[in-house]
Order: sequence, then C-alpha cells, then structure tokens
Amino acid sequence: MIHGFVRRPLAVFALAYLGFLSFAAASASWLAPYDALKTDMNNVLSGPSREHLLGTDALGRDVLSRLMLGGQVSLTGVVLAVATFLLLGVTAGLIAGFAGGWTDRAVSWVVDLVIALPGMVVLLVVLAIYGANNTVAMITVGILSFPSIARVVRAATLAVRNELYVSAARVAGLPSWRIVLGQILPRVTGPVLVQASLAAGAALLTQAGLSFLGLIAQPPTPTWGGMISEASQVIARQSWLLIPPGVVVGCAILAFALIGDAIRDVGEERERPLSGGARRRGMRASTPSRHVYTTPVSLPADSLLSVRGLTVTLPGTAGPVRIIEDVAFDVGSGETIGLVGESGCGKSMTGRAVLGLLPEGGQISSGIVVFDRIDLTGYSSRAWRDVRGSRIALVSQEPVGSLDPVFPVGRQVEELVRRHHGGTSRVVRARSLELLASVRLPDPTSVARRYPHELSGGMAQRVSIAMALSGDPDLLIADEPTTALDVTVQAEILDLLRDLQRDRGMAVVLVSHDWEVIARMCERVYVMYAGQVVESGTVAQLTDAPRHPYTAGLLACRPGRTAPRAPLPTIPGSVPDPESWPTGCRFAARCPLSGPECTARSIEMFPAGPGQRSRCLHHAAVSKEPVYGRLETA
Ligand SMILES: Nc1ncnc2c1ncn2[C@@H]1O[C@H](COP(=O)(O)OP(=O)(O)OP(=O)(O)O)[C@@H](O)[C@H]1O
Repeated sequence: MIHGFVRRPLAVFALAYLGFLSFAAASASWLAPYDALKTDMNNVLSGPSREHLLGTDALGRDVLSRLMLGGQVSLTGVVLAVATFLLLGVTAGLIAGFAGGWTDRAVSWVVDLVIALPGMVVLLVVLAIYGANNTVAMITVGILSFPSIARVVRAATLAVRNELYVSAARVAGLPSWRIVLGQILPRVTGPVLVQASLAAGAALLTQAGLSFLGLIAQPPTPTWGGMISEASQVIARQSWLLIPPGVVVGCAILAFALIGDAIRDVGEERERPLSGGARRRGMRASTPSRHVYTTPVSLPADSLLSVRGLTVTLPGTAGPVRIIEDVAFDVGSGETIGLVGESGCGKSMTGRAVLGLLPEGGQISSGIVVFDRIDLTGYSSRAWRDVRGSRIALVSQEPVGSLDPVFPVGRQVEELVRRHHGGTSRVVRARSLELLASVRLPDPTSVARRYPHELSGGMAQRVSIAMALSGDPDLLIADEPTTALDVTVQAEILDLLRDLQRDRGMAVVLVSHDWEVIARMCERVYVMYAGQVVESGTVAQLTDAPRHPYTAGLLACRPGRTAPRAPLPTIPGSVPDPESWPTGCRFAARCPLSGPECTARSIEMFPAGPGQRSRCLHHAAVSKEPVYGRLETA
C-alpha cells in the first residue's frame, strides 16, 4: 500500500501539504511572527509586505500568525470529527457485519435513524445548548456522518467474513474479537482510509462554514472559516484578505480528496486481475519456490494437478504446527477424485493449500502443488489469485454463507462474469443468466433478482456452483458441497456436479466425510487421517479390499450398513490433535492391528495392490472383520 502510494506524486504532495499545515498550526505559539490576537489600528488592511508577509486584517492583526493559530482550532476540529466518525462507524460496521442477525438489524436501524436526522438542524440545536463549542460541534459532525462508513465497513465485513479462512477461524474456536481484529479489520482498512480522508475534507468544509457563520469559536480566537468571514466584510476595501484563508482551506480539502483517491486507486490496483498476457508473465516471473524439494519428481503424463510432499503449518502455542504432512495425490484432466476422512483430518486444509487460501499465518512449508505443469507454490500471492476462480474454483459447504448478502445473486454472478470475460452489460447479463440456467435453476431471471436469504439451501448452492463456473475453471474443488443440504437436495446437487463435470470436461476434487458421496461421484479416492493420506486407490478397490484399518473402519461405519434405528457404529477414539501428532502410525491408538513396530518410526506409503497404496505396516493383514470387532456404537 505504502509503495503504491509513494508512486503517486500528487498524493505525496497532498500529504506533505497537510503535514506542513499541521506543523505550522502546532508550532504557532512559538514560530508565528506576531501575537495573532494583538491589534494595531495604525496598520490595518495593509496587504502583503516585508513585515507582514500575508498582510494585516481590519484590526491590524498579522494574517500569517492568525492563519497558523487558526489551524489549531480548524485541524483539531477535523481530527475530532474524523475520530468520532471512525470510532462509531468502524465499530458499528464491524459488529453489524460480523454478528449478522438481530445485531445487524439493530445497528442498521440506528444507522438509518441517524441518516434520517436533519443534520444541520441537529447541529444548530446542539450549538444552542452548548454554545459556540468547537469540540462539541465537531463530535456532533462525526456522529452525524458515521452512517456512511458504517455501511461501507458492514458490507466489507459481510464479504470478508464468508472467506474460507474466517470460517475456519470460527470453526477452530478463535474468539470473535480476535477474528474481527486479526482477520477482518486488516481487510477493510483500504475502504476505511478512503472514507476517512473524504470525511476529513467534508469536516473541514463544515467547520469552515460553521465558523464563517460565527457559530463556533467566537472572535478573537482565529479560525480559517472565521477569517474568511472577516475578510468578506471588508472585501470592498481589501479583497486580498480572502485569499490566504480561502487558499489554505481549499487546498486542504483538495489534499484530503487526493489522498482518498490515491488510497482507493492503490487498493483497486492490488485487487485488479492482470490481463491474460500480463497474467501469464506474472505467473512465470513470480518468485521461486520457498520450499526445498530435492527428490526428483515424476508426475503422471495426463495429470492436471499433482501434489507431492505437501506439508502445511499453522502457528501453534509452541511454534508452527504441521496441520497436513507429506500429502500426495494426482488429478487427471476431467477426472473426479475424492478426499475422505473424519472431521479434522486435513481434507479442507489440503483443498485450501491448492487454492493458495491458507488461514492467517499458515504456510506451505514443503512440497509442491503442480497445476498444469507449473508449481503453484512458487507463485506470488497475486499470481495465485489469478489462478483462483479462473482456472481453479471452489464450491464450499455453506451455500448461503458463501454469497454476499448485500447484493442480489444475479449481480454477484454478473460481477464474476465481467471479471473473467468482460463485455458489455447486455452480454454479461445474458451470460450470467445462461450460467444460472446451466445449474438447473428453474427461473433464472427471477432467481437473479433475489437476495441470498430469499433462496433455499439447494438454490443457493446452485448459484454458488454457477459462480464457481463463471471463469470456466479446469478444476473445481468441492468442499463438502452437500453437507448442509437435506438428503433429496444432496442427490440433486451431486447429479448436477457430475453432469457439469462431464459436459465441461472439468476435473473435480471432492472433499467429503461421507463415503457414499465419494463412491457415487469419484473414480479414485484418497483417505486422509490426522493430516496424512493413509490409503489411495480406486473406489472399487478400497470398498472391496481396504488395505488400511482406518479405511476399513470408515467403510464399516457407513450408515446404510446398520439395521434401521440401530445406533451408528463409530471407530473407537478420536483423531489426535495436530499439536500432538503421535510418532509413527497416527492411527495406532485406535487400531486393532497395531504393535510396537507401528509407533517406532514414521510410516511411509506402501504399494498394496495395482494402483493402491497404504500407509500401514500390516496392510496385507487388513480385512474388514477384525476392525468390525473393535467398533463401538455411538
Ligand atoms: N484457521 C485455522 N486455524 C487453526 N487450525 C485450523 C484452522 N483451520 C483448520 N485447522 C485445524 O486443521 C486441522 C485440519 O482441519 P481441516 O478443516 O482441514 O479438516 P477436515 O478434514 O476438512 O475436517 P472438516 O470436515 O471438519 O472440515 C484440524 O485440526 C483443524 O482444527
């Protein structure tokens, strides 16, 4: 941000000008050439001279000294108004956007109420009660103008709180204040700074207007507005007097606007996707891979995505924690593979690593993510962002939550279509409706006009799928896309995903804890346990002859296998915490086959059949029966 800002000379000049004004105001008491309040009736309306660089006013007071002292009142007023504006607006926007529901409605109601108040009347009433008080007047200005920033921050928060990493932070149990301060506030700083500088300009104008009318800071205390007012009374005798305060105020307002524009431009520049050519150049020119991967890697010839040795760390209480470790898998063009495992095994984190969307502090500490023959781990975050959405897209498990509640869904689809393909409004709209129709929404035109809360879960998921398809991705990561839906809708969405995948020749990585979903959709499956892939092979191979006791346990726990009303069996024990992964086999504590050899050293993947691999020393001995014997019922 700072780098982009300094490349704009006008903005730097504006900042320097405001800095100069603040310094002059702050140092008025010892740097001003004269006492700003001292009158000299022998030297009135003198005009600029060597003694008085900016001349004297109708009472013979030095204009330069008065400008410097007047800056104290004027700029303090601006600071007070902007501080109030930010404090109320940012707090209200963050609370409303993050909490949602009733809190959001209550805050929005207050915001609407303040907007409906007649500002000038309120200001006059306050001044009538408190007298010509600059502090009270400018705090009131801040209160009256906070709704604009509250709305901006609320909308930005609503958009950000649906980001995967924010949801992940919630799931991980981080307190709300930490999520708001650590993950949301930094993302809304850009719009906040833009609004703050615009508000500062407006506050200065209001302050000048109020002091022009003599409503704050009565004479002899100088203010810039007051000086303009005094100058206007003697305009026929000495018109020069209008120029110093007029120029100072005008340029200060312009400077605030220039700074706001520059901040907005820098923000947009950071968000703007690169053009095709630039994108390709950016990808290749990006910094080299951060990790060390010395083993020569051979990848399947038809691979669209190949992950090898992927290890992701997140900050933990005693240093970085390996959330996933040594994960490897391949996805061919147009192929659907599944990542399956219990909650907390690292499936979503694997998907996020492929998307370059790790939570705050997370990083790929080793391994490669090769997409279309390019290792994405060497990409800058900007280059990765360009791949995301256009070549690799995501459908998440919260259909309604993944849509921006502030805009009708059609507009959200259009925004993405415009971003990926450009075109006139008519073309963009037609393409968006086509996309909505392609996900089998019954009346795309009417759905496009609705807000997310007006859609059922199934419809919202169809809209999210349409949005994911807007960039014609080659790979779709579907993270538990049907978990939040009821059973009949689940089946419809899975059929839709399968048909879209077939029609578009798109590859899909399906993340699910539900074996039936994986079996229905995928050719090959990777079973994840405690941050590692523990078995891989075709769905048929693993279903018929699992070669890892954990896979056997998952298969035995499928709901369809128990008698109606019988309690669901579960694998005894639970997934260990990432901060304390056990040495050796991580499943050993829950495994009927484990012996001391399993916990002596880390276990690698063994070939366990044609195209089948298992991370179990006893893979040849695994059968369904012994695991059944140890299952408990929930
Ligand atoms: N933002 C985060 N901060 C800290 N830990 C996280 C975060 N997100 C996930 N984790 C931890 O990483 C591990 C893997 O989580 P992940 O979400 O990938 O599991 P999963 O197999 O997809 O499970 P689920 O189906 O519940 O999402 C878990 O132990 C989880 O607690």
